[in-house]
Amino acid sequence: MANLLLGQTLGYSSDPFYDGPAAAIIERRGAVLVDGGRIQAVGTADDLRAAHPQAQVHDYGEALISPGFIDAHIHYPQTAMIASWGKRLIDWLNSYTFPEEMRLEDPAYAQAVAGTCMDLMLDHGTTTVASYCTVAPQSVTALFKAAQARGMRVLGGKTCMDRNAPEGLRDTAQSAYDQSKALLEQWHGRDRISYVITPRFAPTSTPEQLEALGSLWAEHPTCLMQTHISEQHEEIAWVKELFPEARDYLDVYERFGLLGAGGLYGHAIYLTERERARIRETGAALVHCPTSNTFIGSGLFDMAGLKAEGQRIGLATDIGGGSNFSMLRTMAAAYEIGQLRGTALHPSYLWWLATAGSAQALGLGDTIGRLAPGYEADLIVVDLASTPVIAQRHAQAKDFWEALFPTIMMGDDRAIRATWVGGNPR
Ligand SMILES: Nc1nc2[nH]cnc2c(=O)[nH]1
Ligand SMILES: [Zn+2]
Repeated sequence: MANLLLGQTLGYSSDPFYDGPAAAIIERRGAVLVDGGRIQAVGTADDLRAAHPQAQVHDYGEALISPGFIDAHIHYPQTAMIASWGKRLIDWLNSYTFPEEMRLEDPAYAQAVAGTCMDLMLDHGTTTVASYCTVAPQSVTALFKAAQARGMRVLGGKTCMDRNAPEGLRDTAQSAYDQSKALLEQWHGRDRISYVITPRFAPTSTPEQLEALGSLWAEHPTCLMQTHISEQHEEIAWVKELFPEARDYLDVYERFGLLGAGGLYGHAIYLTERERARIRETGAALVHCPTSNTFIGSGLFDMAGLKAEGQRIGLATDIGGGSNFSMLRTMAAAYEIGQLRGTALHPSYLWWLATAGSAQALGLGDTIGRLAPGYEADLIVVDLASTPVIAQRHAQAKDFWEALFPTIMMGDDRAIRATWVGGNPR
């Protein structure tokens, strides 16, 4: 049966960074018709009610109906060690991250963490994630099963590491290739699942492993490839030591066939001009992880400059380096980093990044992240007056963006009134 969701609707016709805030389509009394897991129609409440009198009506009043948030970079295995104190990247990985990731060797624990993480994501209005798993193949199975049980679109892959990680968290060039390939063949394209080839980052892979994964990607070009780049100065110096022949960090990936349009490069704070030009030329995507970048002390991503030169950019929490599951908190952090770099990012840019922008970065720009007929019906209903402080600020708003911005700056899971996943209410 068709469902008709009524409320205020926010969608986009194009990228507001390029076409201005007017790229947003706002309907004060809007409607979204959902049937068969997809959006069938978007319009005004009056029009769609008249055209579809049989549909079951869900009237959300003044609340905002939006595509669900899309988190383009998380580490679901780090759910239980979020908010670990006092370290920078390399020490943080060794002290907190690797010991916790080791625990997911146990399939029952992996299944429990994956379930907890996916439930937390949905609580926060995030309907799709691109996640790293651990080196253990069973951690990938756990993620895909957890997403499948909840009807979620998900992307993920086995994290490959064959050096500079503890015994028990290392594979080899050959086993990384073999296990990734087996998982990919089993899961890629099944239900709403996409496999992502996942070398963790240059320091934890030998040249042989990077080469093996580059070959695997060439053999399976419909898969994305995700990794990290240029997050902290110490990390960049270490990459230079480990790969002295490479021109720069990006060149390490390029040499081994790990640069291309389906590449997702997390953090990307300290890119050189050459790297930026090469990423732009190849059509690869960058993923901004603002709460992680402040929490681990990494630095200030150049959103305005990178968008101005035409880069494709998604937004992400980077759980558990990131300090919150909420894409609202993540938008707020992106805004604050923009301010520290001298550019106030318009609320329309921030919302776009968390929905259509992340979808585009994940190569899913024609599937999820937009309110348009044919798109998968992953929707959220957002209360724009979810706490007393937000409500009193919202009451003063003179236009739509002023009404939305307090929720971006101060909202969290309390603002998520309803979540629809694949056309079904949660
Ligand atoms: N933030 C973050 N950066 C990384 N670089 C390599 N691995 C990681 C990780 O797990 N988190
Ligand atoms: Zn990460």
